[in-house]
Amino acid sequence: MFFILIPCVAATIVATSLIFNVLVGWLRALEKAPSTTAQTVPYTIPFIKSTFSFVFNGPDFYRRASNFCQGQWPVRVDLLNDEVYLVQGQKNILSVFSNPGLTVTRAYGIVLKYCFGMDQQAVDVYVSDTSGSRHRPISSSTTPHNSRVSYHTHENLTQGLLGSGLDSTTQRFEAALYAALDKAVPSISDWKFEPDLTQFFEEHLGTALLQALCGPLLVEESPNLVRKLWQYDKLIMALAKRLPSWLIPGSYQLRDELLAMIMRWHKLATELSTAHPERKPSDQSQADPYWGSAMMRERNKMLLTIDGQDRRSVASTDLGFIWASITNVVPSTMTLSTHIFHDSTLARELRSRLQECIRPDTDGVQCNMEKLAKEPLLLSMYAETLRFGVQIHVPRCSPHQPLNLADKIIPANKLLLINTALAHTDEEVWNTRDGQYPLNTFWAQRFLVDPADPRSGPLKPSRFAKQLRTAHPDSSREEFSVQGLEGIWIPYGGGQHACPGRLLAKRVMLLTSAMLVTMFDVELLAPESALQFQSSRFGFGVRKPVAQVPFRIRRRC
Ligand code: HEM
Repeated sequence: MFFILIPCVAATIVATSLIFNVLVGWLRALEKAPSTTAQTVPYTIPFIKSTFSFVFNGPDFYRRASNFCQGQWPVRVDLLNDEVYLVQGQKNILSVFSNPGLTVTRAYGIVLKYCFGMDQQAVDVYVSDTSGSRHRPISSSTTPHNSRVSYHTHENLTQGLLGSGLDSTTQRFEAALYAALDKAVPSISDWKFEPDLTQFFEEHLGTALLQALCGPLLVEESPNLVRKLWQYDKLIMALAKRLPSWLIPGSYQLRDELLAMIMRWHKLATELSTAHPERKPSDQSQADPYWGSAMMRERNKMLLTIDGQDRRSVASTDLGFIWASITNVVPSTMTLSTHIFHDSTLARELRSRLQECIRPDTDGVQCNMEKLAKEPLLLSMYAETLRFGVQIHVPRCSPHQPLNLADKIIPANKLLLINTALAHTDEEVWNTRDGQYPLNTFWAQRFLVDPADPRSGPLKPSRFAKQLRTAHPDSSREEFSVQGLEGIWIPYGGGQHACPGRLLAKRVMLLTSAMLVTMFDVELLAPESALQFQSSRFGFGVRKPVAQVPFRIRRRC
């Protein structure tokens, strides 16, 4: 018996060690050949997966995803019946922005449907446009020319907002803003009390910008539009979460009211343009009396000729455009102004620095945009406002081929999202001056580079200061720079699909702050706690003050 046992035990030991060795070999092989599948953010409820936490608690979900992957982006997020991929990190972001094969239409189709009420037939045209927005379609795409909604829309926006239409839109905006502020605070030297800074900006800045873009007819015909747009902005997250109309009837009703206003404007502007062809401006740079700009007039004509679109769907597209044009730049400008007026030393310093750029004259104020756009402190505050406040998911999709990113494969036709807030709070790259200015706080001088101070500048350790010292060895002046921040500071997204309103948005923010600080004294009357900013539109917009900020305002000139 004993003799039989010995060979059995020996055989078992040999077999076990063989199996063990094979297993170890496999595991080593697996380690050597890393998986090309992105890691999935863990979830606890099988059927629901990550849906609730991703949709309803974005900031926390992103924090968790970031802790989970430890910088190994992209990660996969499993949702009820689909998956999305989160992409972060400078290298990945730059790779996505420079990839000519990626589109935005799949994401925009979803947003147009759920947020802006577009019907399915029209949405299908967006979702199935896989051709991209360049003149030459993406190579595997078979989208017919007349269904290339992304390309046609992009051409129109580029011309109107980045090309020949930019200067005239800026001039119309400047005039409309001055008129609005002049009317809001007419009397010289008496303080005027205002209960809410947010409301003040929404009403005056919002209306001025809408008039500059769409002309006076829209607001004259629907004087409630701007107020309703801000109410709708508060409800848009519920629509984005796809809650049904029986649960949020007010949101659906408000959206229908806004769509009806836009359709009325389209109808009237079309009729008046036809009745008065002589009033049509001769070139892009002039205002159109009914459509506001050549861009809006041409856009309407163009969208109506795209397959599957009708008057109602074009109203949805314009509601989306109006919402995108107003609801990020207005709160951002308010945040910038809040930081200026919160610190009287800063307000005084800025006022004196801006004397060369903006000065009162008999017709209002004379502003030199070129000089304004070179003022380092104002520029630093502008850039910091967007770093601090913009919390947008920038979407892309590779419609035809799987996408290879950081050795992971993202399958074709899946949505990938880059979040600006995560990029803007990356402790690895941003300078906090050893924790003195944490990334969840506003530091007006973060984007200023002092050649004599290696601890200055937005990045750590300050590569800029070194470069500046080499380029200008005798300079002692602080300079503003976003050099080296590609894929790190991304408030406007990037690449071919970067926000077409970015130049106008910058001008709006600089001009409005310069005008306010030159024309007015402003005292914020809110406690420090009200000057906190919340993320109720995480993924869809910018941070806003948590509470009402009462203030008093007095004219200086
Ligand atoms: C602070 C202000 C603004 C911020 C932070 C902002 C941000 C963004 C971002 C992140 C995107 C997506 C970009 C991408 O996919 O790479 C976008 C798209 C867009 N933005 Fe802005 N934006 C601002 C102001 C404006 C203004 C003033 C306008 C219009 C005058 C505008 C019009 C648009 C439009 C039409 C799109 C969609 C473009 C397309 O069809 O591809 N935005 N914006």
